[in-house]
Amino acid sequence: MKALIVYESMFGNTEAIAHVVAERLKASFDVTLADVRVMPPVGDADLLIVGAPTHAFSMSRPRTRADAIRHGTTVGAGVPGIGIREYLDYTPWLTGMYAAAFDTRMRKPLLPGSAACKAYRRLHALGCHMVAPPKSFHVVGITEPLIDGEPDQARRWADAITATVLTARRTTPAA
Ligand SMILES: Cc1cc2nc3c(=O)[nH]c(=O)nc-3n(C[C@H](O)[C@H](O)[C@H](O)COP(=O)(O)O)c2cc1C
Repeated sequence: MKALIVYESMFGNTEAIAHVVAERLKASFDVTLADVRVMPPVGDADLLIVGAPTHAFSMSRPRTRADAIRHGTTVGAGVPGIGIREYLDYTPWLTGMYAAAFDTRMRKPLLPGSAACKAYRRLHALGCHMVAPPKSFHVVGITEPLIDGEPDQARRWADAITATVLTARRTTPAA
C-alpha cells in the first residue's frame, strides 16, 4: 500500500511531525513525504495525510504566510502563495481514498480554530474515507518548538491510522 504525506511548514514544527509519522508508517506503507510547495500529485496513493500549521484559527492563507515571514521564518520563505489550503483547492475528487489531517498549533485552551479540522472537512468533502479524527500537535509559542512528548503522540497517531487502514482493507478488500 502507498501513503502520501503532504506537509506545509514555515518554522519546521509541522515538518518534524510529518517526518515522525512517515517513519512510523514505513512499517506498513510505501511512503512518500512531500513539501506542499512541490504540489505532489496524489496519484495512486491508498492513504493521504496532510499536515499544516494553524494560522489565524484555520489553514494558512497568503496573508498569514507573509505574517510568518515577518515573524522571522526562513524555512518556509519564498513561496507564500502555496499551502495546504491551495493544495486541496487543486486536488481532484478522491472518492474512497483513506485520509487523515493533522496540524501544529499553540496549546492555549481558550484559542479556537484548527487547520486540521478545516483540512479534515475539505478531505471529507473530496470523498475521502477519513481514518482518524483531526489531530493537533502543540508548540510552546508562535515561533517556538514542539512541546516535549509530541513526537511520541505522533507515533501513536500513526500507529492508530495504520491499524484502522489495515482493518478496513481486511473487511472491504479493494475491487
Ligand atoms: C501568522 C501566524 C498565525 C498563527 N495563528 C495561530 C492560531 O490562530 N492558533 C494557534 O494555535 N497557533 C497559531 N500560530 C502558531 C502556529 O500554529 C505554530 O507556531 C505552528 O507550530 C507553526 O508550524 P510550522 O513550524 O510548521 O510553521 C500562528 C503562527 C503564525 C506564524
